[in-house]
Order: sequence, then C-alpha cells, then structure tokens
Amino acid sequence: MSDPKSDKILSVEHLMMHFGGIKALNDVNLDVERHSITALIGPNGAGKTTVFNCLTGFYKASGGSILLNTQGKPTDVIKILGQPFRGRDFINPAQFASRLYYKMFGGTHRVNRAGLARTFQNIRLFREMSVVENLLVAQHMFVNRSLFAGVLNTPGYRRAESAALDHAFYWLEVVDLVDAANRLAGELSYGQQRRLEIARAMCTRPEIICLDEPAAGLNPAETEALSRIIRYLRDHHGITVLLIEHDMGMVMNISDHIIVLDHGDVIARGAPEAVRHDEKVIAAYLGADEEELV
Ligand SMILES: Nc1ncnc2c1ncn2[C@@H]1O[C@H](COP(=O)(O)OP(=O)(O)OP(=O)(O)O)[C@@H](O)[C@H]1O
Repeated sequence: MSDPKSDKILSVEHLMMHFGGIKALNDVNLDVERHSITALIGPNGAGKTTVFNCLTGFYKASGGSILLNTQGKPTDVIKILGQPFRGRDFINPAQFASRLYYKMFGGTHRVNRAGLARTFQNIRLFREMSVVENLLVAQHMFVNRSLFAGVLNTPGYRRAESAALDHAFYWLEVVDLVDAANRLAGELSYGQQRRLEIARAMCTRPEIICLDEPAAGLNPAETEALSRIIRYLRDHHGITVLLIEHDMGMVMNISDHIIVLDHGDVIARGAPEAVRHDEKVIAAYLGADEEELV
C-alpha cells in the first residue's frame, strides 16, 4: 500500500485496457506529483483519454492498479468501482464482504468522493440549467438532503444552502463568470462553457482535477486566461492538475512534468525541456503532426 504522506497523489502501475482485440493501453506506469501541473501528451489515438477514463472509473481497467493518495489515505480506484468475485474471496469473509459492498455501492461517484474530479473533451454541462445551478448540483454531497430539514427549512439547512451558494460564486469569480451566473449554461460561448466545467469540477472539492483538452477550440486570449486559472488552482488551492492537451505552447508553458504516451505505452516523462528534445517523442510525433511539438 502507498504512503498517504507520499508526494505522489496518483500512482498507476501496469494499467491495461483492452477493447476486444484492440489494446488501447498496454502497460502504463505513471506517477503524478502532489501540487504539480502534469500534462499527458501523445499523438492521436495514443490512449490519453482512455487513461483518464480508467482513472475516473468510466472504464473498468482490464488490469493493473490505480492508487489515489488523497484525504490522508490511499484509495484503490479499481476496488471501489466494484470488481468481480474471485475464488479466494470465498475462503476470506472480510475480502468477500468488501467485494460485495463495492459491487453494490461502488462506482464513479466514489472516485469523485475520494477527491478526483474531471472535465470532458466534449463539454458535458447541464445545458438547460443556469450557470449557478450547474455549480449547486455539483455540491449535492455537501448540502443537507434531509427531507425533514428541507420541509421545515431548519437553520442548519439554510446554512448549508447559503454555504453552497457562496462556494459557487467563489468559483464563478475565479473563472470570470459571475456576470453570467443566471444565464443558461447552453447559451454560453464555448470558452465560457469550458471555464464553467472547471468551476463545476472544483465545486466537488477535489484534490486532483483531470482536464481533458481544456484548450480545445479556444482562441489565444482564452487559452492564456485558462492557463492563469490552472496555475491559480495549483498555487492558491494546492490542487494537482493532470491535463491532456494538444496545444504544445500551453503544455510547455504551464507544465511541471510531462508524460508522453504512444500506442498505449509511456515512452517518455520529465520536465518540458527534456521531453521537447527527447528523440522518442520527436519520432512519435513525426508522421502524426510535425508541427505539434514545435
Ligand atoms: N470505447 C472504445 N471502444 C473501442 N476502442 C476504443 C474505445 N475507446 C478508445 N478506443 C481505442 O483506443 C485507442 C486510444 O484512444 P484514446 O481516445 O484513448 O486516444 P487519445 O490519445 O485520447 O486520442 P486523441 O488525442 O485523438 O483524443 C484508439 O485506438 C481508440 O480507437
């Protein structure tokens, strides 16, 4: 088991993901340093989104381990998603009970509760809800959901509602959307929607946030604003940011570490300058989009 005080907030070992005959991930090993901005890059089809989907529980990995080191304790992501029973569970009652529990009550929500949040390559907001409602829904875990308290509008219920609203407006301020608080999320510009997705993820109070191509479709000014927000998360909230991004200018500019995937394997890792000049990385990008690494 990993050490909860470790500087690694996430450790992935021998991660495999197979779709029938397609090996999207062969044997991925990577660590993410706490409080870092770490970029996961690689040519199209390298397996980046598949890694994210395994980390967040959208896919159940075919093999390997994913350990989160959050909230002062280690969390085995694959276990809390619910695993099939194994033969030896039947001679180990504690193991059997744990497996049964997570089969019944496990799932992606547990990964989020353990302190990991994400955004999506294709924005997935509640488009018919207002901007602020999107942020209130994200906090349902932290508000008082007792029917009794709601009907009687108890002081505790009002306090929790008010705290959730304050929290929502705090994040709207960070992502510069206070003026749009009452607009429908679906009416926002593309760049605003991307920022709202980050605010919504932050409202779940994560320790690590996974951003899937946050700069896709943004103009240079919006990308610059996004970079400032990402740095703010790390510098003012101690958040660890793991991002997939094709905008190499942005990646080289904001990342502390870069991990490079190709054909389902990690082919390089290190500081931006080292990765930029790594021959394996250059070779992987040649033939994909030669301009990408410049
Ligand atoms: N649900 C799925 N079913 C079958 N194959 C899949 C599935 N998801 C991903 N793949 C395959 O896994 C491989 C890796 O895909 P993935 O989307 O993870 O790559 P990526 O590095 O994120 O690419 P991009 O930069 O284009 O988003 C691809 O060959 C893809 O076709």
